[in-house]
Amino acid sequence: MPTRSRALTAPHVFRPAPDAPARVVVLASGTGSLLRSLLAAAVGDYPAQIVAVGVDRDCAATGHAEAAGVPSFKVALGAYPDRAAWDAALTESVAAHEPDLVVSAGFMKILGPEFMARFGGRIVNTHPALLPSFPGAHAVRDALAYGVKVTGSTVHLVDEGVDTGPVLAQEAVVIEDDDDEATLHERIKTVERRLLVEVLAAVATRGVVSDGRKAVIPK
Ligand SMILES: Nc1nc2c(c(=O)[nH]1)N[C@@H](CN(C=O)c1ccc(C(=O)N[C@@H](CCC(=O)O)C(=O)O)cc1)CN2
Ligand SMILES: NCC(=O)N[C@@H]1O[C@H](COP(=O)([O-])[O-])[C@@H](O)[C@H]1O
Repeated sequence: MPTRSRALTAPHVFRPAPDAPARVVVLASGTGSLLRSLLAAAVGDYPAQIVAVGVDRDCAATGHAEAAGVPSFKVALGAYPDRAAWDAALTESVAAHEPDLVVSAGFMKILGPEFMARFGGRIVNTHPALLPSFPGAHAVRDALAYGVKVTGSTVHLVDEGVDTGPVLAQEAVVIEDDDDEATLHERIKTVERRLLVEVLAAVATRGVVSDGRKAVIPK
């Protein structure tokens, strides 16, 4: 009887420091409303501190960082000879802020192998669909086009694939008959702005253990 093979990759374990808020770099590419929610939450005794914001293009997210007094940096793909050079530059720009965790909040670039080698197991992403349904850069449009009646929000750890990392939390959002991409996406974002703040606080407080398809935030 063949034995079930277990994932060959060793488990990733992130254990937060007990006596200080987790240092977090947030990556964004657009409006930055999820970033704004994180910046608003990360005050007082919230267990994470946003130490920097990184973007891949000129976008409103940079203005939210500035308004909150948080440093920001831009690493644009077009400024580098190839994707590997961009990956290396983004990795160094993020590493310069010595993060415990990285949060992708509407960051519209696939993180490359050098970034994953440096931060794998401690990168959290929010996706506007119930993965594994509708991965990729156009999840809301794709869900509407397919005609599903329910979609939602997924918060997951990032791995080398596209939206294939282990799931940390999900919440459903019903699609209304008169929804278009903008109205549906805004309703999903309303869920994301709360869920991402909650999951980040949980990971920053209790850590996370991921092994293949499974990720667990210890009780
Ligand atoms: N290694 C990974 N990196 C990232 C992931 C991931 O799961 N693994 N998630 C994304 C966020 N995301 C979905 O949640 C996502 C963003 C962008 C794309 C994509 O196809 N991007 C294209 C370019 C699109 C553009 O520039 O407008 C690309 O990178 O070539 C897919 C999924 C964050 N990073
Ligand atoms: N596949 C990645 C993706 O679609 N990410 C999505 O970009 C939006 C950013 O909103 P914001 O710019 O208002 O924060 C969010 O809905 C996030 O899930």
